[in-house]
Amino acid sequence: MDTIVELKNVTKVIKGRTIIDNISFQVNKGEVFGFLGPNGAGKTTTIRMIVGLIGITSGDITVGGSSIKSNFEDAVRHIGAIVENPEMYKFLTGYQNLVHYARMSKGISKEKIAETVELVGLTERINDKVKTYSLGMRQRLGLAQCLLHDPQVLILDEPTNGLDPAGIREIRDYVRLLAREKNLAVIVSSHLLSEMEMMCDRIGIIQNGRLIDVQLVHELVHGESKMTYEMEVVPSDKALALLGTHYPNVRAHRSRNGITVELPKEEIPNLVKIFVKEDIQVFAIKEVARTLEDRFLELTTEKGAPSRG
Ligand SMILES: Nc1ncnc2c1ncn2[C@@H]1O[C@H](COP(=O)(O)OP(=O)(O)OP(=O)(O)O)[C@@H](O)[C@H]1O
Repeated sequence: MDTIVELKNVTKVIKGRTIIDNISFQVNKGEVFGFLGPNGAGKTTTIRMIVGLIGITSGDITVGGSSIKSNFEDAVRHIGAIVENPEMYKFLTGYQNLVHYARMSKGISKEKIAETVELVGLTERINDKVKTYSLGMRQRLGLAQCLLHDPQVLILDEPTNGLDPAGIREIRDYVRLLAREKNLAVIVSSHLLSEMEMMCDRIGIIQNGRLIDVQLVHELVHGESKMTYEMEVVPSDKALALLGTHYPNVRAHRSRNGITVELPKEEIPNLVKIFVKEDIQVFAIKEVARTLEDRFLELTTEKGAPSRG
């Protein structure tokens, strides 16, 4: 795996309060890494440290092997970021905005601008004034702007905020395309679970300034090899008690028609045998699809740090 961004024991204290508490993770080339957490969890603060907008209290962040602390210029050279709303001149065209931006960072050719515009799908509208653009198009122009200097890492803080479903889908598709075709590492933050599930390869969950889990989206949704089953059984309280005896570490609760239990699939026949032997009637067993939201709620209630208020 080709690591491009690495956070090592990063802590941020602001006015005596620990906002970010000893966070470590890595992001690889070609992957979309989602930074997921509720409002106030510390996503923006972490991103601001990665792009060098604020300092790190302790720990370090490297980008392309260069420390943001001791080798700032080398580190940020690799980064393209939209942290606050991208600066745009509304009365200029998209193209004029890009030319203006290109002048500030040397060595960007007209060909490079055209190629980037094409990449974000704005070729047809690039000569229109930005004030006529939809929010989604402005976001894509912002993307083009931060891609002009060929970064290896793209960082987008809540990129779909305020977009309608079509705009969200557009940004999602472009983010995936950039990771796949340009081998970019993309870090996106969001508090929207469903969006992260569709956009990312891996997700880090942050709560109260602590990173409580980093997992592949697939694993996060399915959680190891366990599945959730709804079992229509009578009587359900006896079934639940038996489960507790035979599988003390298994998560189970009573549901509308019986019980809901989280077990590896291969344990189901054994469980049915136990139930039948104890005169419990088994009417149906149904596999329940788990969403990232289910998993997120489990994780944040299992391991979450108490709120610091
Ligand atoms: N400069 C600052 N001074 C004091 N507190 C701060 C400062 N910056 C951030 N915080 C606090 O740190 C915590 C994390 O904020 P941050 O903006 O990083 O969260 P977030 O996960 O990005 O949330 P949101 O989704 O609302 O943007 C919040 O409680 C916030 O009030």
